[in-house]
Amino acid sequence: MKIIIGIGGVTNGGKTTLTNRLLKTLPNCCVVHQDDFFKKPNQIEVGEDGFRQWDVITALDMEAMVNTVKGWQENPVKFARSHGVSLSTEAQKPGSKDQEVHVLIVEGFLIYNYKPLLDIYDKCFYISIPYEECKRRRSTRTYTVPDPPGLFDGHVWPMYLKHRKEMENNCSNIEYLDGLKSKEDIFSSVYECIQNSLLNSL
Ligand SMILES: Nc1ncnc2c1ncn2[C@@H]1O[C@H](COP(=O)(O)OP(=O)(O)O)[C@@H](O)[C@H]1O
Ligand SMILES: NC(=O)c1ccc[n+]([C@@H]2O[C@H](COP(=O)(O)O)[C@@H](O)[C@H]2O)c1
Repeated sequence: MKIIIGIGGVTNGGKTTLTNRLLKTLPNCCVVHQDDFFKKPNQIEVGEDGFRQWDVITALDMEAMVNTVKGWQENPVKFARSHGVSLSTEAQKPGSKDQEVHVLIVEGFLIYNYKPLLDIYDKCFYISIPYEECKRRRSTRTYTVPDPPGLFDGHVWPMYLKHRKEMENNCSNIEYLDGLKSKEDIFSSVYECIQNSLLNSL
């Protein structure tokens, strides 16, 4: 059995933190990080506001991301091996792929804003934090291209609000998580929810 879990959310909401914890806990679990599909800086459009437009879907090679997900769907064992993910003893046996549980986590800030990805998720989560906390956490983070002054208020947060509205209009089955809760609490509630889904689909 294969299940795909979406971990979406605002920048610095705690998506990677939660994902890494799930990866350590769930069986035969692989991940696709949307951040790995950012285009090169010179391919990122500069807006009328003077900022490079990082927080829009066209800043990402979404076709490549979808193809990566398809690669996992076609052969999760091969995918796990080629990404250095260790498999359970059972999952390594030839012909075991129908009985074993294989999990893929798709993590990123715009994973519910790209139509071809919308139907792939078995379970959708979304982490939010308020403006002040988001701005604070973001100010401590250094991306491959560091934020120029004013990027958060001028581009990042307005784009977040726009995409969030778009997502709320397009997706009805998302579990919203409060990113101000402790890392442990967030992990426990998501883990419990996934366990229930797995039990229901066995
Ligand atoms: N529940 C939490 N409470 C407090 N800080 C958190 C929590 N989850 C993540 N963080 C911190 O917030 C920052 C961004 O977390 P990260 O998981 O990288 O976010 P994202 O992947 O959503 O951008 C990191 O410094 C991380 O330690
Ligand atoms: N990974 C990169 O190459 C890169 C470069 C510039 C900005 N970013 C930022 O990454 C953010 C999304 O990633 P997080 O959700 O992990 O914060 C966006 O808000 C974007 O502004 C990423």
